[in-house]
Amino acid sequence: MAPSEPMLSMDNVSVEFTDDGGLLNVFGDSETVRAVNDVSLELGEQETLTLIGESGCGKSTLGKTAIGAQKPTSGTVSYRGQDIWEARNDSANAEIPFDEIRHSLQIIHQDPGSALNPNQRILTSLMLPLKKWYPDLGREEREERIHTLFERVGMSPPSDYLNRYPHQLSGGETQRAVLVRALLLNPDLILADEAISALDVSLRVEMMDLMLELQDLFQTSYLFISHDLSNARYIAEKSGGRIAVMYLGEIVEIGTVDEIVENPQHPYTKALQWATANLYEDEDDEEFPLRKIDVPDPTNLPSGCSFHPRCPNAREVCKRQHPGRIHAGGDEENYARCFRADEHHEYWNSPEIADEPPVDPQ
Ligand SMILES: Nc1ncnc2c1ncn2[C@@H]1O[C@H](COP(=O)(O)OP(=O)(O)OP(=O)(O)O)[C@@H](O)[C@H]1O
Repeated sequence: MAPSEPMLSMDNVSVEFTDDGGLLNVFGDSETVRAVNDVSLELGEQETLTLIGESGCGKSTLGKTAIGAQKPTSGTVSYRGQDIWEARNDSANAEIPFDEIRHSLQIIHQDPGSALNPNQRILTSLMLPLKKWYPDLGREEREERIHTLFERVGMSPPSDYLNRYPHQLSGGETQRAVLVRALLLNPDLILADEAISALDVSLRVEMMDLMLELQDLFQTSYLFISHDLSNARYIAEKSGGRIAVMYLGEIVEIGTVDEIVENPQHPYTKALQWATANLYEDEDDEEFPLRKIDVPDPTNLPSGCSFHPRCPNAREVCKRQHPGRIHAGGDEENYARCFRADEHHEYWNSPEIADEPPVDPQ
């Protein structure tokens, strides 16, 4: 790996799904969803990035593509400079074998139980991956590693938990066991896909704290996926990480907590903030921040800026021009895809969209 090579990089990645309607589609029509649209992203060592956005915007697809579980339709995903799909297709000639990449990029799901075999005791489920990836470790050493980590995540005495079956653990305990399972492999990146959403509110902060504490110990990067801006803020604030806002497959804004929560540039980020009760401080400002409530059909994306049909600030230019990455100041890596972030853009002289007045959500 070159010294400046990021741990993970995605370059102009798009992912499309084509639905041909199956056997009942007598007309042979097919529809294509562009779940991820031209995303470029880098993740460094021990970095934390939280992806937020409403349901269906492409968070999970982007996350799975980042860890090599979903093939991009176009663009490349590289781990330490090695194209993941080249390694997968031709492991013999890859500088980093695909097995090593797979082992370095782990996932924790919203439903942690799905990662554990319901018919196996927790200990067996945790021993198997260790045996596979670290065949030189003896049984005792493997057990010792698992016990140490169980103590570390507060599941003590470990044998009490390790001898149980998954259904005998609570949701929070299962999520910890799955976190231990991922960490045992010493991954460079953990994709946490809505990993705390199913937990009771009281346990969420505890789980986020635990994951961030263990980040220092294991020097792991995290890609958190959440639909909740207040969780994203908590994680980004504690870790000093960034937040990326997704809308219809694109990252429309990315930045630090100060940029995304305190001073959002994109009207969609502002709408997410408005919808998050404890983040919206201007109580006198009742104005609904969307022109339309409904999300456009992802198989037929709007022209220009894909947010323009819902955007309260949209002008004519937004219908025809697609906004690039506009750096609103701060870190070079951070940007908003909105003309309003560029004070010299022709947007400011463009007429407002007259035909579709903003709607009242009532
Ligand atoms: N395997 C698939 N086949 C067809 N379409 C898919 C597939 N996976 C995802 N999609 C579509 O891609 C788009 C993005 O889905 P994705 O699950 O990535 O979004 P998301 O933001 O993670 O949503 P959620 O928060 O509800 O999980 C959606 O329109 C979804 O229906």
